[in-house]
Amino acid sequence: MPENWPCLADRPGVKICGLNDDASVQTSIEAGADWLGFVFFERSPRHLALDEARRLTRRAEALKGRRVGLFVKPLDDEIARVLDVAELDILQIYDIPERAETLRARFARPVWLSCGISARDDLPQITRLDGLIIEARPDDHAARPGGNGQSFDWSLTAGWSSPAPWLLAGGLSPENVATALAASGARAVDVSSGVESAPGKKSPELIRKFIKAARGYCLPLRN
Ligand SMILES: O=C(O)c1ccccc1N[C@@H]1O[C@H](COP(=O)(O)O)[C@@H](O)[C@H]1O
Repeated sequence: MPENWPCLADRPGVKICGLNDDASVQTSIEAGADWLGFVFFERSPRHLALDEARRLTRRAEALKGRRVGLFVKPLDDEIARVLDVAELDILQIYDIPERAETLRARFARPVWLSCGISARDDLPQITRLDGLIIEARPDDHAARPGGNGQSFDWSLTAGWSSPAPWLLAGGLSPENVATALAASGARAVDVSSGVESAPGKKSPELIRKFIKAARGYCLPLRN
């Protein structure tokens, strides 16, 4: 099993993304999240200022090795500024695949690439990636490339032989996560909007419900 993917053997992995307050960090840890996501994209309602990033990532020490920083087409300097203060173990990027390799070399951390899809042909086949996040291709007018609560036809990934470990994302919620795992063949999920009571406002109750619902799904044995 690759490093930072401790959970994929026998139960679904869960990443809670867009954490921006103490209660949601604490609840995610206590409820058993595998990865915690922190957003560094100014146009997101989950965007973290540097001082908050420092405090919250330290608070998440229990998940050392699995604290994920999310960046959209980041410049190297932008990531460097964040890493100067925040404790992040993995970088999640929205960018071209080649950037993943460059950033991994520069920052000595695994880099996960987010990919928006709307057809099976959009599924990436690039090797040498540390991880992939597969979600809906955003609408042309979307303000963000992700975090829009938008799902896609989960059957598009069924039977897919991914070149790297991957998480399913986009429009997941406590109500649909078990169905999504079954339909997509994913072994790990990533959620943001679906565990919020309003954009950017995480709900501890929904975080607990989401993790419980995902863990209630019994993964099929690996081939
Ligand atoms: O969460 C955000 O605000 C965000 C901003 C910019 C890019 C991605 C973002 N979130 C990621 O998008 C997917 C799907 O999220 P949702 O559950 O549909 O809201 C997930 O990987 C988030 O980490």
